[in-house]
Amino acid sequence: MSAHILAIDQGTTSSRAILFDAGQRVVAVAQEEFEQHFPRSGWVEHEPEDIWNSTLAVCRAAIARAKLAPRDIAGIGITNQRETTVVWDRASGRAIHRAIVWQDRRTAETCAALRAAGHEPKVSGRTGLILDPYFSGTKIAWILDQVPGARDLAKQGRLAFGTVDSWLLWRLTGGSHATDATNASRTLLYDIHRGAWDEELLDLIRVPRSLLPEIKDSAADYGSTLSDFFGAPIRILGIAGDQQAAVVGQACFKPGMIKSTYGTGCFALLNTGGRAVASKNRLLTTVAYQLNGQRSYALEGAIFIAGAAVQWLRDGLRIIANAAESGVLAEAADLNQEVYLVPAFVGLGAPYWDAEARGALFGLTRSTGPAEIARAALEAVCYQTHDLLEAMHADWPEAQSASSVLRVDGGMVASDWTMQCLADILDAPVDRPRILETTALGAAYLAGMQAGVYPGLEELTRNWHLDRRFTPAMDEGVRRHKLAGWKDAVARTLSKR
Ligand SMILES: Nc1ncnc2c1ncn2[C@@H]1O[C@H](COP(=O)(O)OP(=O)(O)O)[C@@H](O)[C@H]1O
Ligand SMILES: O=P(O)(O)OC[C@H](O)CO
Repeated sequence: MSAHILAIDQGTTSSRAILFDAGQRVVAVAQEEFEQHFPRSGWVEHEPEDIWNSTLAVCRAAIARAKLAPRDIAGIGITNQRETTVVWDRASGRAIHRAIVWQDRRTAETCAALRAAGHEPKVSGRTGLILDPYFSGTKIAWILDQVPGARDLAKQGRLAFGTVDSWLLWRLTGGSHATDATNASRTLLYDIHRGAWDEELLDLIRVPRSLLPEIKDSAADYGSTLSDFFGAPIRILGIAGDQQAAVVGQACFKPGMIKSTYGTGCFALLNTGGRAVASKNRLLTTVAYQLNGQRSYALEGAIFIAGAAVQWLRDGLRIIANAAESGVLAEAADLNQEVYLVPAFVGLGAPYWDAEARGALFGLTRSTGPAEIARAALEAVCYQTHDLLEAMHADWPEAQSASSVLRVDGGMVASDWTMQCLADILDAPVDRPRILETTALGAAYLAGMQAGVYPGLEELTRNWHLDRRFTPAMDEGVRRHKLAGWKDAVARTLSKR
């Protein structure tokens, strides 16, 4: 048996499978996009069978590409888009509704009612989250309320809930129903301090206990795949939500280390070690990973629109032909024009949490053109990261000294222009690693450690290599002026002023 690890990275827009060898090097990759469903304004759904079929297809393709047999693969690690909610019938294994995606805002009113009834302090105190439709709990209740007969079936114990990791695990193993602590910590139903489902929150959000999966460590024995899928069983040995897996893949194991991932959205996580730090600035407290029963925590800032703003330049405004052109245009922008884009296309995430806000452009003149708008879109990602880090430093003053460097990954960090802008706006170095597949790498690390074919965290830290460091070069006066302009633009965009 050779020591390859198969990482499944099931993301918002595509499913990917990446095979790593014993030295944690990528040997094969396969990727498949699947359809996004937008049945109403603010609603986003995935077909659970699409998630499953695309995942199975990419796993098979990656194994075939690497010319490996199942016995060559010591384990599978699963990492996934978080919060996205699937409810299925235990007997048939079929979902009873489409998956409700993390971006979906349909339960905004339910969350507002819970907030108005004064429940937020208790919910936040236990889960580390805020009452926002982003998280799974109210999405589960919505499915149970809206699908005819679902509440009765749930009472009879005939339904199962899972985030995407659990859904895939159930299908791969033919009926194991489990999740890991990082995914559980995104449901609004899990007490991050006790490490258990919370009966009182289950009652409050109206989710029967019988639906929920068992919660395990992020590196654990989750069962084996059915032989039919790959010709022989392969053990599933790791699970983590994609942003937490990136923390592991970026080797941010020490308290104070921060990683920020720039894909569709942007998610910055600050490792706070064994301490679950409660945010006073509307950040989330979340489980970074759980190993050997020990939870490490993170403060998280979630921005819903990062690379998605670049997609809007391409597909909405049609001012660029591909994502890379955004940097070229931004470089050519007139520096005298102070144009700000607040990309609140689906409301604003941390630290504002304004579900009703919508995007706005400020500072337009007759000479504003595509270059200035492209520049504003890329700068907005940097300003928003600044807001998150400012909140993190306020919540956890140790971070000020400890986290002087930001480790970045995700599709958007290919843009040198954006990364330099980020370093300038943060007034801090930005480190881009050589391996940008950090999410998949993190899942592989978890499974590889559990399989005993990869070393422990300390040794894996040495596997992190710098591709390029971006160092700040902006005049402090200019930086402060630009940040003041951004704060003003956000204030004018918020729905409740
Ligand atoms: N050179 C680039 N400059 C700016 N944005 C880019 C560049 N390359 C990719 N992107 C953006 O990165 C995003 C894709 O990143 P990825 O990590 O694959 O996202 P996800 O996992 O959320 O689907 C897209 O939104 C795309 O617009
Ligand atoms: O699938 P991604 O990479 O856009 O990540 C989605 C996040 O997990 C949502 O919380």
